Amino acid sequence: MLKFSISCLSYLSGEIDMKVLVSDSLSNEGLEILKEHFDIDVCTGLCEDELVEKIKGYDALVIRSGTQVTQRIIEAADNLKIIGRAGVGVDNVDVDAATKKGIIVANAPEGNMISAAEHTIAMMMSMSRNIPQANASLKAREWKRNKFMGVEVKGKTLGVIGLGRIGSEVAKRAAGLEMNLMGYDPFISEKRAMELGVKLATVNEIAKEADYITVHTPLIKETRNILDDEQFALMKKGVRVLNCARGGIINEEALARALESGKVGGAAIDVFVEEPPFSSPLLNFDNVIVTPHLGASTQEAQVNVAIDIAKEVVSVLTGGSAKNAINIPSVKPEAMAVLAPYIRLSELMGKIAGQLVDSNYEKVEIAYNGEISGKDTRPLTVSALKGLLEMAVGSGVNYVNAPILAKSRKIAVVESKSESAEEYSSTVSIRLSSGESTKMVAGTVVGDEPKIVSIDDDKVDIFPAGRMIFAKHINKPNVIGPCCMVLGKNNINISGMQVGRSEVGGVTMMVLNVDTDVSDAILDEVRQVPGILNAKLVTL
Ligand SMILES: NC(=O)c1ccc[n+]([C@@H]2O[C@H](COP(=O)([O-])OP(=O)(O)OC[C@H]3O[C@@H](n4cnc5c(N)ncnc54)[C@H](O)[C@@H]3O)[C@@H](O)[C@H]2O)c1
Ligand SMILES: O=C(O)[C@H](O)COP(=O)(O)O
Repeated sequence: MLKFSISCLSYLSGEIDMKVLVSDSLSNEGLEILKEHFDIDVCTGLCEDELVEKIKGYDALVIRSGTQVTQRIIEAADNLKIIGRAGVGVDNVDVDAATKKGIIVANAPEGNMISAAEHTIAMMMSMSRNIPQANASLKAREWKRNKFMGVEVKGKTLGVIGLGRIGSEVAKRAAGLEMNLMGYDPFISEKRAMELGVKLATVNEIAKEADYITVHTPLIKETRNILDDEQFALMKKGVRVLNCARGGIINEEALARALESGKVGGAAIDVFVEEPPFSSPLLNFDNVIVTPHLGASTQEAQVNVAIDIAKEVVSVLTGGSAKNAINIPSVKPEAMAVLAPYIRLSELMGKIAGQLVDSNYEKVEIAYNGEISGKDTRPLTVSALKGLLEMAVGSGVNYVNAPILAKSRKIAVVESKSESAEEYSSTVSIRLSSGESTKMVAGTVVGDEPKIVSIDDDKVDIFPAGRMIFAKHINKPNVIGPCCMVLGKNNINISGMQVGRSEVGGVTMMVLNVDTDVSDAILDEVRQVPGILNAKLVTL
């Protein structure tokens, strides 16, 4: 692997005692934002071993596509909270390893999409008119006008694989060049395709019909080698292909074979399986034009992504949320006002359920009823799991790794939604179960405050906070008094009390807010009071 020269600069102007490592070049506009808050080290060209050493102690790592953030680097990070990618692709980050460690991976997906789309169009036009080759020839003092005969793009068919942010912008621009458009993207609707003037088709149909094919997907299992020998065999002779997305989406060896055979008439490639691609077979063909991963290399794009990612890092390190996290459900600011109290409620309910449950549980059912069921409840589910698992695993659980921890503990998580609600406009309930045994906690939001409204079958009315004793008891005289006496005698102040509703002689729940910790021995004394069926301390 090529080793770049290392360059390091430090800025110690941070007002918050946190450190950010920037390991690829980042525009000054982004650095300025980071410098206002944190100590910054900009250190580019580090190899894996050097980063494994360097990463210790940093709260954030900011990268572009140059840094490979491997499992080893993530494991060596002892304080890292966020990996911020100033750009789109995160295929250079071991996202699974980061998720397991509870590290947010966030990108800046919008700032460079126009530049990447414009680069694709520039590459298509350059390839069609042999501009790079003609430029090199004339500078070599040759005048060969016939050698560089080109083709028009007007009326030709462009196949766009991946119609997300960049693919759509490419399609819009190609429509302006009066090209016919075909596209494949399993996640876009017929309506959206129609808006873009794109005829939806399969990859193989595109291979058969298109004169130009451009790929704009992420590099994932499903898209690796999406254009391979099979697709090249179907293509028209002379087809031109482009990759300004990620190396590996088009199989480079298969493309080289198709160029060799004459099936492919030209290729325009900005990204490679290995970068720099000095041993790529593609560099040997005159009809392949290449750029060194320049899609996002414009002044505008670099300023945009640097500012976006710097703001994201500031938000996360100062206790806010990540707008573009890859490994945690993100909430749009406008939705946050409604969701925030429910996120708090879900986490508190998870903590309460996790402390009230008697045995290990195999299943967590989270039900959303009423108005809240119409919202994006993913952050609520994650919060409930975080609260729940903190009780079992400790403080290593966070919003990023809670779902993965539940999965690794073989806990099934089932969500359900219903628009119908009874007493409250919205309720959230968490039911933990293992075989026949279950524990259920339900809550709502009143004003902006989380409130617990039932525990199992008992209706309660609790604003959860601090330390609370949940005592199931028989509703009869001489139970509550002696219970309070036990706490008083042990110098434990009761700051609040709430007793559930039931007929005399029935079983109900009493919740006592207490100001200090309650030892197991004191709780045992409470449990000895005749009429008390069980008592548990919940600490929030
Ligand atoms: N060359 C550069 O410098 C440069 C700059 C920016 C982005 N990129 C790359 O461009 C690519 C696209 O970026 P974007 O911002 O448009 O991403 P995006 O997420 O907005 O769009 C990707 C699209 O691919 C689609 N997709 C997913 N799986 C697919 C499949 N199996 N088949 C077909 N389509 C599939 C998605 O539905 C989505 O619409 C990424 O690989 C990104 O890293 C490169
Ligand atoms: O995915 C991206 O955003 C592009 O590939 C840009 O990569 P770069 O930040 O290294 O230019």
